[in-house]
Amino acid sequence: MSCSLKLTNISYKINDEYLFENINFHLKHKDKIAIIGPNGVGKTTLLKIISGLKKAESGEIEIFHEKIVTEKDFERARKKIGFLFQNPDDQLILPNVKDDIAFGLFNLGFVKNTIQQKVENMINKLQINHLSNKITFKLSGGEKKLVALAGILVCEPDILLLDEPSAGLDNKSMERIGEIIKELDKTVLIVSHNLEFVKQITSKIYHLTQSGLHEVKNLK
Ligand SMILES: Nc1ncnc2c1ncn2[C@@H]1O[C@H](COP(=O)(O)OP(=O)(O)OP(=O)(O)O)[C@@H](O)[C@H]1O
Repeated sequence: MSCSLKLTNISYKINDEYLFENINFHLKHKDKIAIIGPNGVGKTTLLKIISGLKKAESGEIEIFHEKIVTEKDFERARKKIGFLFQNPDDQLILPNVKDDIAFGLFNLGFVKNTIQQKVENMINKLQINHLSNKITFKLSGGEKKLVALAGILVCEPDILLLDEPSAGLDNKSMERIGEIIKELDKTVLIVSHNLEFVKQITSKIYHLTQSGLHEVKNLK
């Protein structure tokens, strides 16, 4: 089986108490799944563990069939992962919107002309032309979310970890983003409180509890 991401018995503790225990799941190539659950249950923590920003208490992570153990392994794996943070203020770095969207491409070593072309294409795709010459830090919450998402998508990562991608978006933006994510030929893991939104996009939805991930069945 072609597997993009596999978690085996992942557990995480805060102050000697388990936040969650024995998380097991795998994402096949180009699978799109969602994780839902109440505030504070550990959804963001799980995404951070997958991307190496937090360390699990125990368990095993495999990305594209490679065991990810050391910081070096995570560094390599992170090049294949695009992580949209819950709070776009944690993601946006540069004061100009276009420069911010281009930042990841610069880091990946693309040449200037290619970067400009890719950034323009992404701005058109997300229909955020009206934001492209604005000051990043003065944007509204929803606008920041769109710009942060543009900066992730433009790098075309193999695995997308999207933490609350629809939060703060108006219906029109939410619909557009939903369609874009749905059309992506990538592996996508979405954390969300918006069940209606993820139902349109994902093939499976899991509920995170302290005792693990449980598939939500009979979604209509
Ligand atoms: N650095 C930290 N130190 C101590 N506790 C933390 C830290 N970061 C997160 N937590 C705690 O871990 C728990 C899980 O947080 P997390 O952000 O993963 O939850 P979540 O399921 O994503 O919640 P939400 O739906 O509200 O975004 C929370 O109780 C939070 O207070």
